[in-house]
Amino acid sequence: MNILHDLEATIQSRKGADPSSSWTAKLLSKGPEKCAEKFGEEAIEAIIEAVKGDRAKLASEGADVLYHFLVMLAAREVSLDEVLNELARRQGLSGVAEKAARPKP
Ligand SMILES: N=c1c2ncn([C@@H]3O[C@H](COP(=O)(O)OP(=O)(O)OP(=O)(O)O)[C@@H](O)[C@H]3O)c2ncn1[C@@H]1O[C@H](COP(=O)(O)O)[C@@H](O)[C@H]1O
Repeated sequence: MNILHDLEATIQSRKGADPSSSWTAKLLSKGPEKCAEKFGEEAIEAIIEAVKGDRAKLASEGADVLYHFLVMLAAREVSLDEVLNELARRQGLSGVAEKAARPKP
C-alpha cells in the first residue's frame, strides 16, 4: 500500500457519503462529468506553474492533480491498478523494443 493507494481507498470510502461531510463526497455527488471538469481545471493550474517555473507551487498543484485524477477514476469505476498495469505493460513493450534495437554481439 503506498500513498496513492491509501488516497484511493479514502476516496472510495467517500462514495455515497453525505456531501456535506467531505469535499470528496461533495465532488463525487456531482457526477463523473464534474469530476473530469475539476481534474481539467487542476491540470491547467499545474501547467501554469510549470510554465512559470515555480517549483514549490508546481509540486503543490501536482498534488491537486493526482488527487483529482484519482477522484475522476473513482467516479468512472476505474482503479489505480488498471492505470499502473497499463504503465507496466508499456514498460514491458519498450523493454522488447529496446532489446530488438540493441545490436547483436
Ligand atoms: N488531497 C486532497 C485534496 N487536494 C485538493 N483538495 C480539495 O480540492 C479543492 C480544490 O480547490 P479549489 O480551490 O479548486 O476548489 P473550490 O474553489 O473550493 O471549489 P469550486 O467550487 O471552485 O469547485 C479544495 O477545496 C481542496 O480541499 C483535496 N481534498 C482532499 N484531499 C485528500 O482527500 C482526503 C479526504 O478528503 P475529504 O473528502 O475532504 O475528507 C483528505 O484527507 C486528503 O488526503
